[in-house]
Amino acid sequence: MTIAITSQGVAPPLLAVTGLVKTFSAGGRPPQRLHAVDGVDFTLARGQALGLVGESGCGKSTLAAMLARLTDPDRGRILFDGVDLTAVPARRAAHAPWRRRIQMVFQDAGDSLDPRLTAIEAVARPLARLNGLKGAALTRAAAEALDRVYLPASLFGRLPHQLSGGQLARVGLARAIAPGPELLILDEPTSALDVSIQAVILRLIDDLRRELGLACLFVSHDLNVVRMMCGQVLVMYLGRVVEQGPADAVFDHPAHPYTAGLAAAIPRLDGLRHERGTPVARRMTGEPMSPIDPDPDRCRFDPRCPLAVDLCRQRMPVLTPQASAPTAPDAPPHLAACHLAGGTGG
Ligand SMILES: Nc1ncnc2c1ncn2[C@@H]1O[C@H](COP(=O)(O)OP(=O)(O)OP(=O)(O)O)[C@@H](O)[C@H]1O
Repeated sequence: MTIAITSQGVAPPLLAVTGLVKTFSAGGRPPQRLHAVDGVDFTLARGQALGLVGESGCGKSTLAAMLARLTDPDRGRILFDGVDLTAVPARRAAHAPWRRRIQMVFQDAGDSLDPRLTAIEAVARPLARLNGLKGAALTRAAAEALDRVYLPASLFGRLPHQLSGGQLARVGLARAIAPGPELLILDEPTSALDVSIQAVILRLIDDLRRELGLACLFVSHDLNVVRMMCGQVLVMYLGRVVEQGPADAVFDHPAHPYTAGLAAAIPRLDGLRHERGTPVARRMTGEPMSPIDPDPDRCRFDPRCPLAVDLCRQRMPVLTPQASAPTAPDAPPHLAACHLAGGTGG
């Protein structure tokens, strides 16, 4: 387990995930399994933001859903502030003592809010259940949360269909922060919004994170958004973490050819493309491996990798420390799972 070293000394991480696995039935005879998340380990310190990136289908939402305890892993452990969350099955997690401390923000607030509840009722409902508030204290706490996300009081009594996308996103955020969480899991929180509103909501999320000292797990397709919002990043490919570490190190000095391809595709303000990743990205054209019962001894990226050698078909690479550019002393290590990446050997 990676321990975060802070200026106060060695602090245990808020979240420590080890060996998380989730498979789904893929039918067939003999029965086959789709490996959505396949042995994921990482830690997240209090107040830090971790971005989870990768192409569609790589397992980001499944991982987020396990962390939010909406679904059970097949194997692995999720330690939150030293408590094993997997000890309580997902179907009973709504009543677990830690429920208030981990909240989720969904992709489309309009879909995730009850159409029959007004904005203030939507915020008050979980507050009553999780924090035991009632009457005037409940109304006051819900109104405070809506104030915090700058929803005008004149809109508190509106139903979801009477609110704009941006206003709905604010209600979704208020609902998540109202119970006083320490960990916020955000699954593509702005991808359903217009670009102009996206920037405003992202800034609001970042301000809330800093003011409330929240740890955030931020799932996004958009690498620019992750780079802006998160100090650390986890890159997933077909259920496995292929690279992780400080966002600047991972995006500026990608060690895995898959990350290099993703980073090359990030549009830059100066109109140039990342020199480093471009050749690999151009050649990342093969068919992806199937997630159904993949070969456990073969690198998952091998069929699309322009650099692959025989070893990639014989042994699954594991995450290894990389000699990237120097980062802050308390930054997490930069790791990549590639036989060809220039690890430090440490
Ligand atoms: N309930 C389910 N039953 C069967 N397969 C599933 C289920 N949920 C997810 N999967 C499969 O698991 C894999 C990972 O899906 P997941 O939604 O976690 O990926 P993702 O990276 O979040 O994708 P996206 O960015 O498109 O949301 C995919 O192959 C998906 O089809």
